[in-house]
Amino acid sequence: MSTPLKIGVAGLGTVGAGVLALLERNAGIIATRAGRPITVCAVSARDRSRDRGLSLEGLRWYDDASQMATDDQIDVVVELIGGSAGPAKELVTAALGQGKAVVTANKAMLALHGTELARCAERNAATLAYEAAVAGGIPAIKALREGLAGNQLSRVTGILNGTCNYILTCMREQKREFADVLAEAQALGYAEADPTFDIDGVDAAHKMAILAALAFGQPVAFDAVHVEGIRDITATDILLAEELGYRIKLLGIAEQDDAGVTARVHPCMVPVSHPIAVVEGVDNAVVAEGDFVGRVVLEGRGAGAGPTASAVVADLIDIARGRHTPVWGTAVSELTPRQVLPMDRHRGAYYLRLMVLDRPGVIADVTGVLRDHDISLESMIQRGRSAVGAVPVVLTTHECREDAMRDALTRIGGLDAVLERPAMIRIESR
Ligand SMILES: NC(=O)c1ccc[n+]([C@@H]2O[C@H](COP(=O)([O-])OP(=O)(O)OC[C@H]3O[C@@H](n4cnc5c(N)ncnc54)[C@H](O)[C@@H]3O)[C@@H](O)[C@H]2O)c1
Ligand SMILES: N[C@@H](CCO)C(=O)O
Ligand code: NA
Repeated sequence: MSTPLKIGVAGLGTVGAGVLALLERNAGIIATRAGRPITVCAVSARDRSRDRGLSLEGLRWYDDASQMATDDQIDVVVELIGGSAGPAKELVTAALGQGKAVVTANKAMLALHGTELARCAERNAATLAYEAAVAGGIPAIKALREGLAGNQLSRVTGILNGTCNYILTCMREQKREFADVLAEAQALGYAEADPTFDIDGVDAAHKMAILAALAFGQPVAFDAVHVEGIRDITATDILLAEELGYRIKLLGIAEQDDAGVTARVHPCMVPVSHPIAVVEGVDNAVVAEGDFVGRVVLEGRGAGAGPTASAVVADLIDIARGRHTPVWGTAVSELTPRQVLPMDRHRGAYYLRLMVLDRPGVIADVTGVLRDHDISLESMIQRGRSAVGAVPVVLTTHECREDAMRDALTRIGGLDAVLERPAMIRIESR
């Protein structure tokens, strides 16, 4: 039997426990595919005595995870602690510094320090693998970095946060409240330690920064991603979207053209006929567009113990086989910073929902503001009458510029007859 690949696992929460369970259950096929067994030798977590339903017998325990980096018996450190800095980054930096391969699921760390960590990996001729960091079990990193490597990619789109997709799906299908569904997503192990990262779009933006770096050969630039989450999405908008033939999804979108690149994460109305509209529950999707391949659509489970462990183990098998690809697909010195186009220059169609007083002239005032900003209407729906005289009015527009739309919304929100801050959701039909 060949020499086993010996690993240390730091973090035994949802993902860490999933990795140990997968390695045990599928040990036979993994050894065959890896050409040698993959053996867990050491572990680290915050609480040694916690019952995780796993036997840790025979494994070395580290109270201080960073000490794994100097353990001669460990070939690969698997970092599943989380957090963009602190113990996770200390461990990864120390392990790479020792020339050890690292596998991580930590998108926050990669989005904020990915270029620095890649440099560290290169300097020490070490592998840094992170398939689990983006879109859970979907092999999105492998697809962009290896499978589509011959293409010039113009666009990568995705549903990149399982928690948000789960929440939006349950709100639509079961007419449930946001808060209830969030608690359920947390109980299922989908949410981040701080779930505001999920619902405010930050987690999806971390993943978008990673995908944009891989797709466009640029250094990871989290600060360049425009981020909005799903907090303001109401059951009314979800219902109205359905009537208009759309589903509301939190999308990540990165595009490049001659002028530069854009990367953004925000709720979108997507036509129900689009493949991404029917990606529901905890599923994620990644859609890449290349000059020779055309459009490639990948779909699968984006969070949870099983799918994430599947991605971690795929990276371990690559390492066991000696397959090595530069962290960002090219050497760090080949990454080229690109001009980032501001969101103000975005062009698209918009859905607007206004609560207005039901009296003559209101619609004329609203459409007058849109006319002044050169924004033309696609459709308008006014819904019933309420006892208090307020009615929802829904407008969809043709393509216009984001800065014009924002100015128009400020003016519309200031009209006497408009009772609440207008709701605005971008329509993505591509
Ligand atoms: N849960 C998912 O679906 C999912 C999917 C993809 C990626 N991720 C990422 O995987 C990582 C882990 O996520 P999780 O959901 O398993 O989190 P978790 O909170 O369930 O587990 C974290 C583990 O790290 C341990 N830990 C905390 N501080 C430590 C320290 N200083 N030293 C050693 N261990 C320490 C905790 O004891 C716990 O066992 C995060 O980076 C997360 O973003 C999670
Ligand atoms: N919290 C993340 C985990 C997977 O990265 C999600 O919900 O998608
Ligand atoms: Na993945």
